[in-house]
Amino acid sequence: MDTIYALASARGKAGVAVLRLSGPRSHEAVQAFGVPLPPLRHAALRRLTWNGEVLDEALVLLFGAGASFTGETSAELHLHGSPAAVSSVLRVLSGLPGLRAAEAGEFTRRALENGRLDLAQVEGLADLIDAETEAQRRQAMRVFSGAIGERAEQWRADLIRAAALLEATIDFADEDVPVDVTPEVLTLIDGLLADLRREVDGSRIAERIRDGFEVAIVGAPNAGKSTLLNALARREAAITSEIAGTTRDVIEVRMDLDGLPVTFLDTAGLRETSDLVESLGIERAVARAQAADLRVFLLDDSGPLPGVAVQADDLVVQGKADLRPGQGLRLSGRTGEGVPELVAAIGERLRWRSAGAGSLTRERHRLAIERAIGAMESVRAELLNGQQHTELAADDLRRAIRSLDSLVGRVDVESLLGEIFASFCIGK
Ligand SMILES: Nc1nc2c(c(=O)[nH]1)N(C=O)[C@@H](CNc1ccc(C(=O)N[C@@H](CCC(=O)O)C(=O)O)cc1)CN2
Ligand SMILES: Nc1nc2c(ncn2[C@@H]2O[C@H](COP(=O)(O)OP(=O)(O)OP(=O)(O)O)[C@@H](O)[C@H]2O)c(=O)[nH]1
Ligand SMILES: [K+]
Repeated sequence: MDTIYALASARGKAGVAVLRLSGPRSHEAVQAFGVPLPPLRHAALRRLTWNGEVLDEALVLLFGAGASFTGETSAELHLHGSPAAVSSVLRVLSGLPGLRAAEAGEFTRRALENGRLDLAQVEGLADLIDAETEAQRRQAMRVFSGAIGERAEQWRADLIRAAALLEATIDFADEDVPVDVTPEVLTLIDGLLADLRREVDGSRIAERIRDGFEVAIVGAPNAGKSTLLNALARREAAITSEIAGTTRDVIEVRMDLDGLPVTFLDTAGLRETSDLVESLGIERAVARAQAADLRVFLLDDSGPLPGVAVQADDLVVQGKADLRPGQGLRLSGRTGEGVPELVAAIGERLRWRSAGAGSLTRERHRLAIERAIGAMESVRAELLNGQQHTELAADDLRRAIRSLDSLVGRVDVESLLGEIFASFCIGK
């Protein structure tokens, strides 16, 4: 097994930089800097020296095999966060025998291979590192803590019990088995199907929390959409002008809206037009607005808007409130009046939806559950079709178990690893 090393903290100037090593030679690599090794798990200050020159004064921290993040013998060097100091130490490490630079996610991959994390926990860890808002952090932390594995373990136990009942029937098929296990198996399956369908519903919202909710600002040309976007973003994210048809492409601004990840979309003003580029922009605006999680219709004096239907929960607001009196939801992107109320209304709607989030956070999880549901529906049909289908049903039950097992990586998932680890940083 190679010993791997990488900068674990972000690149660039910083107060402190953490360099991480994992693998059998990580302690001797530290020793190569001419320092006595501190006892395991006790940080000690050491002068890292190479060819008689002090490279940096660092904190050294050693972990023993079986008691580290990766499960391997490992070490950390807490250097000054100087790009030059980091480079000088990395240069020495790269020349030591048995050492090589780590690939993206390789420390976590070793933790997975050593059974310290399951596959879903690895995904949770990736999401934790990517989390930008409180809702994302909370959700990622739940997955990282093993919530999916716990659920899967319960479902698995039910399926194993159902499979054992069916297999007992098959084994004793030649004898006269007095009990019909079908009702008990059906009860198990039906309870589980209800559970899994709930999970699928909850996963759609969890996926939204992971990726961010999209909120489209829709309205006629010159209604003030870009001005509103800039007020929300508190910066000049979009060009505004008195010329109708200014915005053509969809402009996206990611925000932390009260802990929820939201991407606001500023779209082309909706109108009939003979300008080719503008009409392409309007096509895009309509498609993105319709697919968004929520729409804010910004009204001005013009009539009904072509193209985008108002869906339940959407917000309809009167713009340019500084110019005209009125009631109801009104705002001015120019003065900022009414903008906090809009933000609150959006937050309320998205928070309400977020409450339905389940423990499954990725499409991969949802597809695994959907496969398990499909297999279990076959089991149901086969059992209701009579005893001669018991073997088929037992096969389908095993298929359902395998699908659930793929959630945590209990079955062979080598093919998934590349994709999952591709999103990791080097040093994680
Ligand atoms: N400096 C530093 N900070 C860090 C990490 C790290 O690797 N280094 N982490 C990296 O992600 C996270 C902490 N995760 C860790 C997970 C397990 C062990 C560990 O040594 N586990 C042993 C002993 C557990 C114990 O002391 O109770 C074990 O599980 O056997 C260390 C860090 C966040 N902060
Ligand atoms: N008085 C007032 N003027 C505004 C307000 N919002 C925007 N405007 C003005 O209205 C004009 C159009 O604003 P934009 O933000 O470019 O409008 P838009 O809806 O993005 O326009 P298109 O991209 O052309 O569809 C500009 O001259 C803005 O300064 C507002 O709240 N009050
Ligand atoms: K405009």
